[in-house]
Amino acid sequence: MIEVSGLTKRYRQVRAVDDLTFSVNPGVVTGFLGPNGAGKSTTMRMILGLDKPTAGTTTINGVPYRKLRNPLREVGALLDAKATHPNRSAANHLKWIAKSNGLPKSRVDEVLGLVGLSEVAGKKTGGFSLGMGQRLGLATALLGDPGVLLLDEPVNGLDPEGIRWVRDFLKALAAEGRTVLVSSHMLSEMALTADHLIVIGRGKLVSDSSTYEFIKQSSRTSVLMRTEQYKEFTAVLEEENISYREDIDEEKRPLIVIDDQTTDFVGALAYSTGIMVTELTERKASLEEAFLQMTGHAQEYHTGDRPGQPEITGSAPVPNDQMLNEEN
Ligand SMILES: Nc1ncnc2c1ncn2[C@@H]1O[C@H](COP(=O)(O)OP(=O)(O)OP(=O)(O)O)[C@@H](O)[C@H]1O
Repeated sequence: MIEVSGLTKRYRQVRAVDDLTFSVNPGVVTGFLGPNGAGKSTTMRMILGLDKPTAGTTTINGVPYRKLRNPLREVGALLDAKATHPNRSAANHLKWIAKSNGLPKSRVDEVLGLVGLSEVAGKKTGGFSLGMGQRLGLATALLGDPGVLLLDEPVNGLDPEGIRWVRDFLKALAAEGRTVLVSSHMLSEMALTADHLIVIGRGKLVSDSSTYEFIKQSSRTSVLMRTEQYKEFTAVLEEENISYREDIDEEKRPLIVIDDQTTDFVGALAYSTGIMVTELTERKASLEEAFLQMTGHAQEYHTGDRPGQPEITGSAPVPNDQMLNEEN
């Protein structure tokens, strides 16, 4: 089990992590989700004792990382899969880590088998593809057969087959009763992998719930309506205190968009007020849209702020204020 309490990390003006409190339980895959720059890596580094918190505490099985007697036997981590010596073979890389941590050499072949790298065990890691590098990173994390795993974006850059392999692998590890915390900036990926989601934006907790609950709460349904009696119907909506937005369709015809209502309701309202409806459609926000809505206020970067980082756009209004633990 991982416990994080009041965790804060400040870098000069930036509050990279801001008063985070959450627990990660064994037996399920827990997704650690947030846009780029949200503070996921910094949080993981603090859990692993690699960065010192400005405030707050983190423990693994009740003990701060630095006080664990056999850290590799308790916690496995994948932070940067490229952190290998390019001229060293996969097996030698693992043997070196096993030896320096007092782990049995026999475990090297076991973990290479677990991640499907037995056949390339003697090959230099410098020639490994991204997917092979990620597998080796997982093998390294599993060397001490730990009960707790922390993996930072393990599917980043992988092809669909590699992503599926990592997903199934993580689920199997959790099913063995391990605590698995895996970070990602993509809700669509986490929705398929994680049972539970801890969502952060700008260092703050946005949501801590089951994946099912998060998706249910954040998915927004809108009704799109077209009518020749546009002015009359918007007057009805205003009279009934129902908020709406104006939009246009592909043919540039005016549309009325009503959030969080059903077509049944809008259709009945139009009928009861004598409005002729020419189109009535329900639109569900995609998972990614929903996620961006929830963390939209919390996004850190725009194009140009940090070279090489993809832009996260979409700062639509936050649907559920209670879920966004933010000041702005
Ligand atoms: N060593 C550092 N010095 C100064 N600022 C830092 C440092 N490390 C992280 N930050 C800042 O802390 C914030 C959180 O960064 P972090 O890397 O933890 O986010 P992340 O969610 O892991 O994002 P990504 O997916 O892009 O890695 C960012 O504003 C980042 O610029």
